[in-house]
Amino acid sequence: MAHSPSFPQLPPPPQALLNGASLFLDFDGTLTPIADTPDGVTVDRDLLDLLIRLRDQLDGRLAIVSGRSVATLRDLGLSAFLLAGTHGLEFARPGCPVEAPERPASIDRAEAAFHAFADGKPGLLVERKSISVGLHFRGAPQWGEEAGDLAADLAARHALQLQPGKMLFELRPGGADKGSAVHALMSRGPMQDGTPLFIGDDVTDEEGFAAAADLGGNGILVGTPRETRAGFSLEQVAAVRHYLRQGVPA
Ligand SMILES: O=P(O)(O)OC[C@H]1O[C@H](O[C@H]2O[C@H](CO)[C@@H](O)[C@H](O)[C@H]2O)[C@H](O)[C@@H](O)[C@@H]1O
Repeated sequence: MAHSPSFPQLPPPPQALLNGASLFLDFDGTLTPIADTPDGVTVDRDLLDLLIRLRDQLDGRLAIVSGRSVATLRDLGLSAFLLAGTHGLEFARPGCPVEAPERPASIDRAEAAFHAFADGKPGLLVERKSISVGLHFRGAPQWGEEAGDLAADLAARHALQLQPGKMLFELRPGGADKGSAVHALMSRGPMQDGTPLFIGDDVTDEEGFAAAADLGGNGILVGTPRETRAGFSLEQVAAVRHYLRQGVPA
């Protein structure tokens, strides 16, 4: 894998970090490889078994913290886990209803503007989510700059939070991020009994790394080196799964 010359490769995480951890796991790009489209991703049996064994090993101290909505995470087969969706705006415990704000009308207006922009531009994809909306340009990277300008303009006009992602611009209500999700989950329930360890790949995971560090824990950046609050790194999804697998008895 090519590394940016400007940022040093962080060391791999020691296995001991998992002992006593409250484990916060990003989903896309961390537990599953990036796919061409949002619905090109699945949770395979191996991954599900691994997460269940880890959760049990950690006495329930495992949460998935994603930009996806809780509903989508559940549809993907992750209902058995503590979930924080839409970049920290939604929460759900297994078997319980989702705690989330109302979908604001401004998101519908932004979604309509995204559709108007994407219309007639093959490869652009509008992802409707519970309380947010994404404009994906992985299938048409030539539109990335204009998509970003549009998203920034809509964010300013409708007082929404612009969340850049991987070949993606999302708009969502403000007031939360993955860092606030870590703080919220560390203040109640099983997660409060461990040391936070946040594993993620995307820029939206930086707030999660920062919150974990502020609470005396650690972060593991997945992928290419960059400026980060994480203290350790793993190169790719396969390395994450290998690392996690070492943390549970076979
Ligand atoms: O916080 P995450 O769990 O990492 O979710 C971030 C976004 O992930 C998804 O988009 C990304 O993954 C897609 C599938 O691999 C890929 O096609 C896309 O280019 C990526 O940006 C998801 O669709 C978003 O809703 C999440 O916010």
